[in-house]
Amino acid sequence: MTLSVQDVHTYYGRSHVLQGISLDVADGETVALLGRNGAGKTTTMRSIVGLTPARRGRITLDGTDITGLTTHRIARHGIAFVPSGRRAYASLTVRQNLALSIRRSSDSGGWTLDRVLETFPKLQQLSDRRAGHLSGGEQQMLKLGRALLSVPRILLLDEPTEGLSPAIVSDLGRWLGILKEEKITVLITEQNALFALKYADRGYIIEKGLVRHEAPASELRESTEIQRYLGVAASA
Ligand SMILES: Nc1ncnc2c1ncn2[C@@H]1O[C@H](COP(=O)(O)OP(=O)(O)OP(=O)(O)O)[C@@H](O)[C@H]1O
Repeated sequence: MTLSVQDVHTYYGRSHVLQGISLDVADGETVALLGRNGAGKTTTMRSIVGLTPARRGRITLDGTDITGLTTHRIARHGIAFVPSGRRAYASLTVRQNLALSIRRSSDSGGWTLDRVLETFPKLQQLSDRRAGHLSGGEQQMLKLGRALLSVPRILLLDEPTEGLSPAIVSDLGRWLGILKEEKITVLITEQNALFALKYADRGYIIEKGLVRHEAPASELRESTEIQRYLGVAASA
């Protein structure tokens, strides 16, 4: 599986936000998409999943052109988008939220409800709690569980640490470690660059809607220049 974004241009009205983004994510890789506020990270993800469709360029999954498809059809190709913020059905319980995401298909990809609850025991403990009563970190875990149940070929995680306390961020790190062990392909955007680079294999730095730099995560982790540019806090 390879997700390939080639020379994508995306607009909000007249505002030309993505000005020719190109990137690739290969099977089993974790790739970080980094950049300052407003660089276009979220818009890149929204373009991939068709929420803010690309006006020019091509997005392919294993060579199949998915540019211009509806968000629903793109999801059926196996791209799961986990947006930042709280997006669960607040009045439903955790278990009901998860049940809604179970893909009715013979190809479960191994991610059954039981397996998700085993992998994230906290979700099991919370299974009767209404989603609206969960903390920010618990909501993140629920969104991740739901995304896995949709049998993704690739997970797009948009700023998963946003608004979370340091303790919850370290929980989230453990979940990312699990995704990596499971060889799940991940594209992750983060303001917290060092957090993402801990788990990523490679990273792209984007600026004003263009890729400015691409390098192995180890190199980006070491580069004080990059860290200064991103305004990275020393502790992550
Ligand atoms: N709905 C919208 N309408 C108009 N402009 C928008 C909209 N959403 C984002 N933008 C603009 O597009 C640019 C890229 O935003 P985007 O959210 O993709 O950046 P980002 O890199 O994810 O930054 P952040 O980390 O701050 O979310 C910004 O200049 C932003 O102001």
